[in-house]
Amino acid sequence: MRRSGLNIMARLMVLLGPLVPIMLVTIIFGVLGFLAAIAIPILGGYLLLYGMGMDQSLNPGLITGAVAVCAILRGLLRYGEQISGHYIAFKLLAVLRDKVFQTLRRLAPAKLEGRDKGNLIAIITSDIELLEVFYAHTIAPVVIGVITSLIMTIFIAAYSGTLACIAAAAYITVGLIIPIVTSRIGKRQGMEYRDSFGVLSSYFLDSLSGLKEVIQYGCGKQRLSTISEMTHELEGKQKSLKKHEGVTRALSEAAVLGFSFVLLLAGLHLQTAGQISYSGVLIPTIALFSSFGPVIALSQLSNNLLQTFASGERLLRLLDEQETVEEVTTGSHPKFTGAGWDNISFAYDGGAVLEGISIPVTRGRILGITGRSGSGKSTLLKLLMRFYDPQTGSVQISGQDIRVINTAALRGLQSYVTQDTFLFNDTIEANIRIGRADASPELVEAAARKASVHEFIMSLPEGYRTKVGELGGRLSGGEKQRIGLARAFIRQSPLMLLDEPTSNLDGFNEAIILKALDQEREGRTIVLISHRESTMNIADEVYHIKL
Ligand SMILES: Nc1ncnc2c1ncn2[C@@H]1O[C@H](COP(=O)(O)OP(=O)(O)OP(=O)(O)O)[C@@H](O)[C@H]1O
Repeated sequence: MRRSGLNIMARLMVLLGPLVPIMLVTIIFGVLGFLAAIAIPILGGYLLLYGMGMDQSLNPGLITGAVAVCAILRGLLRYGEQISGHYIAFKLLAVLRDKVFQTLRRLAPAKLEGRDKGNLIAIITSDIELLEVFYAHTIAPVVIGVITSLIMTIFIAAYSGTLACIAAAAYITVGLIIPIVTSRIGKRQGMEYRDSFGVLSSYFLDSLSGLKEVIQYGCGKQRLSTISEMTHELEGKQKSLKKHEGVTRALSEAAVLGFSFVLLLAGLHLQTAGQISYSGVLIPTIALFSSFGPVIALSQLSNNLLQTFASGERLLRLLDEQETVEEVTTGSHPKFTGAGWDNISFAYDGGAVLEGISIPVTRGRILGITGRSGSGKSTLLKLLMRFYDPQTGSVQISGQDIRVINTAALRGLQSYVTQDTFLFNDTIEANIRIGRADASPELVEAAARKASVHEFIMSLPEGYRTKVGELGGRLSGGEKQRIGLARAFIRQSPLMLLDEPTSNLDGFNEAIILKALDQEREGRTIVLISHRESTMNIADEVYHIKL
């Protein structure tokens, strides 16, 4: 569902919250600043009237002094407006980033398992950045534009009601009608541009992640040509946005000249009819012509707004996204007495994966799960960790549906090892300690020994203190996997979930790890997925999933 510009704006405004007083300061500075700027040519007009001998009641010295004061005030007020406006904007960007990260925490892990990481990165980086336009260059200018135009209309009305009506029509046309009409036409373009940008980021990120495959299979040229095609398309979209921007600008400038001319003609007509004096023509004409600044700012803002609204919409869509699984912050903290899948059926968006599966997990035993690739083995573990909830049936731990168990308590009961372990750019020791933050160095070493990785770590330049990043990606799949196992061993959680934990290991290391697992079975329950018969041999019972 596409939101309206007003709706997006209202939602983004709500986020302003406690910064409203500072926004008021920005608006006051802005209005006074514009009035000081407009006053300069008007005062010039009065000097002209005095010079031409048409109004000798004026005091030229006072007027010249007032011009100087207005000029200085203009600078100071503009500075104050900019500084307070940008303070709000950057403060809010920090708040928004925080909100996005909180949302990602809420939506993870299901959201991060998906394929649109490039899109997420675009939202976190450029979309949020673009909202600066809204907070620093939209809200205050709109209010400043309205107030300044009102004051100027009242000022002109002091000379003539008719001229004031023309001025009001001019402000409304330039500041409201033109921006609304042109932004309606260009809104789709703004959205399309941001979307294409997201698609290109995703594709680019994908190509970088798969660089080895790209080189190995020689598809660099094809990837590059797709990237240039996408860039080309993006350029086209940007061009049409720019064209739109040009037309908007031309329209508003034509309107400014047109209305000033109409006001002048109307003024002359009224003067000929004897309804106003010569100063009644001159001062309102100068006043109108020099007071379009704030409303012109509004018509130009609509061009940036197209992209800003598109960014705002993408951000709000993410913030509003419903999590696949809601975190349980209250809930029970059971002691582990066993687990199981009870007549569960589960489908991802793409279609059914598991149907009517019931498998008990008995405490203190090793349950092996086999099945063809894609039959849903890893999905079973993800259901047990509550990355997703099954559509029917229930996943249970200690006889309770895991939907009623406190999520943090649930995580505390489990450890999880996959085929590819992610290592953070930190020391090896810190990477193992992720399993248990308060573990002593002795415990870290004991876990590494169990995972058959201690000797390898000791061969590194700084042993356990070696930074993973400094190894420049030289860790093999098997070494990483063993560090992942050490993490799981150190956690000492009652339920270990192992998804192909030996897939990258040679027979020797596999044997050491299986022995360690066998010794771990005391007080521990293990769910083990493997295609390897040698690994499966340690399972007490094996469940085979049929497709
Ligand atoms: N996040 C996801 N969104 C949509 N479909 C998914 C997702 N993750 C997995 N699938 C699909 O669900 C099915 C089961 O996947 P799963 O990873 O559980 O299989 P598996 O038995 O562990 O396979 P393998 O032995 O190859 O690891 C597959 O068809 C897979 O494409």
